[in-house]
Amino acid sequence: MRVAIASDHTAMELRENVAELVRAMGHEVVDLGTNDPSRADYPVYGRAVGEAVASGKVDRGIAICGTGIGISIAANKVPGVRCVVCSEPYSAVLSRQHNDSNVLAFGARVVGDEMAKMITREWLVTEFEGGRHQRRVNQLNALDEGLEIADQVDPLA
Ligand SMILES: O=C[C@H](O)[C@H](O)[C@H](O)COP(=O)(O)O
Repeated sequence: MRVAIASDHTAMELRENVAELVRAMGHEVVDLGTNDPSRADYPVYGRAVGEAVASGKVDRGIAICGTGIGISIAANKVPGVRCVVCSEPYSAVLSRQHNDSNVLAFGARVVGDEMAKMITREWLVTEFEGGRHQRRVNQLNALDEGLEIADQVDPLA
């Protein structure tokens, strides 16, 4: 897979360590910065990762800021992006299986190096389960398009 990775100034070292892991897993890494260790605005980098994924230029994205929160909010503003903030691997795995997450975010001030790498590893190897989850992802996509959605669960099924 091609994996875009970006961070603000809080996570430059962690970003490189995570990128190294992603490469070691056999994926191509597209590094979108920042390269400014003083100050960088996370919305710029969240949007960059989101757009790379939504445009199909990369398959997945990884976005890191101090908490993972700001950069994930920015990524999720790009239609088609399902970005999740994870501080442990369980949520990362379930976000793939149930939500088909396409961008992973975490906080450099929240998780350590090893936890970040474990989260990333599990997230990259876990497949989307489809089935009933596909219907819900379709609803998320409809929300991106400003469409109405309703509960489609058949009580007799
Ligand atoms: O959600 C936002 C991120 O955690 C930022 O990394 C954080 O706000 C940056 O803070 P500062 O400019 O104080 O380093």
